[in-house]
Amino acid sequence: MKRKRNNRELRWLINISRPYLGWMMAGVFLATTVILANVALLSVSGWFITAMAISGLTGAAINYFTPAAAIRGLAILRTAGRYLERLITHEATFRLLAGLRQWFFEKLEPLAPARLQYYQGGDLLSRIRADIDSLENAYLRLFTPSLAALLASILMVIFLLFWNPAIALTNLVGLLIVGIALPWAALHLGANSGQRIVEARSVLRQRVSETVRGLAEITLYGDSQQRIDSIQQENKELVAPQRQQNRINASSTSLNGLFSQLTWLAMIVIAIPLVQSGQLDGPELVMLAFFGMASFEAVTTLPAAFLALGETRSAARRILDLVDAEPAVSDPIEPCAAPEQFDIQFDAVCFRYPQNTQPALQEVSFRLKQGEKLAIQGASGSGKTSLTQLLLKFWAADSGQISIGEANLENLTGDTVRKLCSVVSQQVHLFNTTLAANLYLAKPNATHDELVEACRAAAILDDILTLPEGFDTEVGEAATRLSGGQIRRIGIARALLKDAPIVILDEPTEGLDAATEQQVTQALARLLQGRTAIIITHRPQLLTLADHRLMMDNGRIMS
Ligand SMILES: Nc1ncnc2c1ncn2[C@@H]1O[C@H](COP(=O)(O)OP(=O)(O)OP(=O)(O)O)[C@@H](O)[C@H]1O
Repeated sequence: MKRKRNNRELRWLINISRPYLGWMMAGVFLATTVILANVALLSVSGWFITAMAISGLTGAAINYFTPAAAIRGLAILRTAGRYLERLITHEATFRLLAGLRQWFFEKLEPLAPARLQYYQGGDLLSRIRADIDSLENAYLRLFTPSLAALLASILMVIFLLFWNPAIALTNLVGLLIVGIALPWAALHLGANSGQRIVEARSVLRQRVSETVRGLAEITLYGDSQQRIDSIQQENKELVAPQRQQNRINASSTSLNGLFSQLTWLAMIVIAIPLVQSGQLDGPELVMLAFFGMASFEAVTTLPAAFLALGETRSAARRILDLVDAEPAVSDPIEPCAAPEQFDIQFDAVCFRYPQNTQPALQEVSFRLKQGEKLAIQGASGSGKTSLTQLLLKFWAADSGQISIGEANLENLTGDTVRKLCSVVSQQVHLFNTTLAANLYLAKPNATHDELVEACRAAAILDDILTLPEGFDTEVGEAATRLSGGQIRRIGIARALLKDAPIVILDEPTEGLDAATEQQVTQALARLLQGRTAIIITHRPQLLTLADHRLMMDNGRIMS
C-alpha cells in the first residue's frame, strides 16, 4: 500500500514534467557532455604531463600541439557546457514550477471555501510555496543528474573495456556502489526524517504566521512567553530530523569519498602489472588513473539527492492529498442555463457539516418572490449563515430542495449561481492593489463612469476622491485612512457594479456607530432596489429594508 502511494507520487512527478521533456533531455545531454568533457580533460592532461616528463628525460620527440589543443578545447567545452546545462535545467524547472503553481490554484478553487476550512492559512501557504519549491530537487538534483550519470557511466565503462576489462569492471563496481548502493541506502535511511522535516516545517510556519497575525492579542493577554516556548519546541521538532539527515549526508559523503578513492586505487593496482608486461605505457597508466578519479563526478551528487527524495516525496504527497480532496459540491454533468426569474425557494432543506453531530439546518422551508427582501434573525449559531452558504452552493443540502426561479440548484453550476448573487458582509476583503482594481474585481470590463456611478450610489465617491491618488490609491496606504464604514461602502459599490439580481447581506452594519450605520444602510437601500434579497441582521435600521422576517432557532424556522 505504502509502495503504491510512493509510486503514485513519483508517477505524478514524472507526468507533470511531460510538457518540459524536451528541455529536460537537452539538460541531460549537456550534463552528460560536461561529465565526459571533464573526464577527458583530466585523462588527457594526466597523459600529456607524463608523456612530456618522459620525453624530457629520454629526449624523445613528442607532438604536443594536438594534446594541448585538445586540453583547451575540452576545458572550454566543460565550462560552456556546464553554463548551458545550468541555464537549461533551471529554465525547465522554473517553468515547470510556475505551471505547477497555476495548476495548484486551479485545483484549489473548487475546494474553496468548504474543503479548505480544514487547512490553516499557514499550512496552505506552506503547500503552495515550500512544498512546490521542494519539488525543484526532483528535477534539478535527481532526474537530470541520474539520467546523465547513467549515460556517462555506460560510455565510460565501454571506453575502459577497450583498454582492459578488469579495469573497466573495477570502475563499474565503484560507480555502482556510489551511484546506486549509497543513494539507495540514503533514500531508505532518510525517508522518515524527510517526511518529518516537511511536516515540522509546515507546523512551524503555521505557528509563526498565526502568532504574527495575533500579535495584538498575545501582547494584550501577556501570552508571549508561552508562544515563544511553543515556537521553540516546534523548532526543535524541525531541527531533530534535519540533524538526522545531516548525519546521513555526512556518512554518505565520507563513504562516497572512500569508495571512489578505493576504486581509483584498485584501478592503479590492476594497471601497474600491465605496464610491467608492456600492455600499457607510463602515460597511459596515469591517464587511466585520472580517468578513474574523474569518472566519479558522474555519480557523486546522487546520494545526497536521493537522501532529499524523502522530503520531495512528502511534499508531493501533501500537494496530492489536497488536490485529490473531493469538492464539497460537485457541478452537474449537464448543467441548466441560468434562470431568468429570481424567486428563491427552500423546501424542507436539511444540512449538517461533515464533522458535526448536530444539524445546522432542519426542515427549512420558505419562499421569497423576485424583488422581495427577507430578513432572517436568530441567535448566534442558529443557522442563518449556513442557509446563505447553501444558497451560494458552497455546500450542498443533505435533503430537501433549493431553487432559484424555475431552476433547481442541483442543476446549476456553482459559477452560475454565484454570478447571480452579490454578498455584502461585515468583512469586506480588500486586496493589496489599487482601489480601482479592487472595484473592477466585481466587473472587469466596467467603464470608469460605471465605477464612479457605483461609488456614488454607495456613498463612497467623495471619500475616494479626497484620497491623494483617488481611485489609484494603493489599498495599503488607503487602509490606514479608510474607516470600517467606508470599507463596507466599498463592498457595497462592488456589489452595485456586479449588478447581480440576488443580494445577500450578512450583518453588513454590525459594529458601526449610529451615524455610519445610517450612511451604510442608505447605500444598502440603493443596492437592494429591484433585487431579491436575504438580509441577516438584528439591527432595527436594516430591518426596515425588509418586506418579510423569519426567526431561526437551532437550525429551524420558528416564525
Ligand atoms: N464551516 C463550518 N464548519 C462546521 N460547522 C459550522 C461551520 N459553520 C457553522 N457551523 C456550525 O453550524 C451551526 C450554524 O452556524 P451558522 O454560522 O450558520 O449560524 P449563524 O446563525 O449564522 O451564527 P452567527 O450569527 O454567529 O454567525 C453552528 O452550530 C456552527 O457551529
